[in-house]
Amino acid sequence: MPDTHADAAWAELDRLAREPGAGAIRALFAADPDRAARMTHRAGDILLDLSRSAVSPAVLEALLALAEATGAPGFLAAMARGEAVNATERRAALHMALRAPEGVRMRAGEEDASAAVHGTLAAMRRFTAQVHDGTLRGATGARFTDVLNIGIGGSDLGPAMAARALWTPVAPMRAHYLANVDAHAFEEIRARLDPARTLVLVASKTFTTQETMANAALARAWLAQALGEACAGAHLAALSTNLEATAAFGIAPDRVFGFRDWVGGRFSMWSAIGLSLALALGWEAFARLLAGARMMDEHALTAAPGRNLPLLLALAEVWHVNGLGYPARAVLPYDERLARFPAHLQQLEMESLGKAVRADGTPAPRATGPVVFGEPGTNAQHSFMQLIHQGPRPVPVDFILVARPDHPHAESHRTLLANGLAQAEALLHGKDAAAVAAEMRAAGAAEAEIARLLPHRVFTGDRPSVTILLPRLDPGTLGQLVALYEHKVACLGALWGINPFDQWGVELGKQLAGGTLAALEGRARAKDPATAALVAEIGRLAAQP
Ligand SMILES: O=P(O)(O)OC[C@H]1O[C@H](O)[C@H](O)[C@@H](O)[C@@H]1O
Repeated sequence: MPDTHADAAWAELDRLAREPGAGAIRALFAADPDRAARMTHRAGDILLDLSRSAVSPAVLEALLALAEATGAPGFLAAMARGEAVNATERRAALHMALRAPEGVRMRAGEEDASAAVHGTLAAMRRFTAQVHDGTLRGATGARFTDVLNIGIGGSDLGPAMAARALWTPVAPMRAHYLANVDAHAFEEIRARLDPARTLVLVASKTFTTQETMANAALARAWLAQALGEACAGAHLAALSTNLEATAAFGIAPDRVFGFRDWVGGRFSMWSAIGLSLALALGWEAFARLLAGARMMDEHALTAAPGRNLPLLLALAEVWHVNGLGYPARAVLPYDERLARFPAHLQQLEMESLGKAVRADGTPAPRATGPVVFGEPGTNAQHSFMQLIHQGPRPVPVDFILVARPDHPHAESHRTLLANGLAQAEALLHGKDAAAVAAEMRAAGAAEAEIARLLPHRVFTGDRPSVTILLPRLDPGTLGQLVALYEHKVACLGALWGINPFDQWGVELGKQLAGGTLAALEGRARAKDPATAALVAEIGRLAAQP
């Protein structure tokens, strides 16, 4: 359906993108000495500095017009009202209900979503307390010290990321995450675990995911072998929407923590899928995580567009992707505890926005989700940052900095932050030929040598980044940070007109895996000639002593 309002907004952005110097950033600082302050916004504990993005005041105005024309803020409101914003699957996307306090009632269509959420939270809380106080123990009478979450994708990445970010040695339990169907992962994890003290959570929204079911079977066999068949059940619990399948797997109903289909996998760490976090970190920490996300929900739903952090982050992405044609973005948390945050964002953003068809079924006329990748700083500086500084096209960066560490090594922390801040500066300012030549001359280089190396040592600059600053990393600030990106994704869905809540693209490989398994087992011949040849070679190599 043509939307002239949105078309006009896109046309204005296209016009601005054709203007000379559209991607220049240093010029924006030169034109406005207050740019850093003007482009810095706060919500809750989060500071978002967009000044080093390539968004100029004129571009911002056009982007805000686009937001209005595409109804991006209204889309968040429709989500909160429990409308079927996931149009292809005719479902709500009501992860906001998972962290809404009891007084705030939310509905998914006809269903009282809040009642379901708070019922599950109460059950999770009881279960967590019973495990921690020893009321619930393993089959031998030993207390549970370790929780093993078996799940993949959204049933793994969020909790694994948050456990890595928030776990400390004084936490009540240790958490382990098994995702890959590669049994090397299982073997590596079980070597660290005592089955008598391990609680296994089978985490799967559908409870049909091949990898998770395979790993759950391995874990149950491991428990049965160590403790006896009848005892394995005492060590198992399930986190799922599919109660029939959990029963068929043999998990007692009081060990099943449910959620609804209006919770998307990549938005599910706040649901029963987060039980490993409650167990490992304690209920208080889990509750603070939810409260942090709730704080960001309230901000996203109420802040004016020009001050709305998730919307502004989304708009900067639109400019970088659509205006300037930058096809990728890097995420660099300068905090080792956030090592799995880029992996979580990879699923959150690319599974949500990696689509070329709009929600109404028509082809998306513009680029949509960029490639998202990342690593913690400073490690990334010694890895892919070369390409980001001097590669053929800019790759915008999200720098995530944490002001106060939770260790006593102040000097290390200053070094860490100095590096993060310096990277953003280097990307912006670059280094021109005159500066390179002067530096080389000062170091005594001959003119011929300067001429030879000059092209290699010049940095163009004007490479965009945004900086997110947290006062410290704790459950509350992590909840805010994750929800910030969740809402950014939803805003981008609205801006691009695509459904950010489905993921049909992951189906084809799953379907074909059945056929390739038959080929590997010699029950059928692979249809694809390249697969058939590789299957034959795998058979030959596997048969070798
Ligand atoms: O939780 P599950 O149903 O096991 O699904 C696990 C994951 O696999 C699917 O293929 C989807 O790509 C993910 O969105 C999902 O989180």
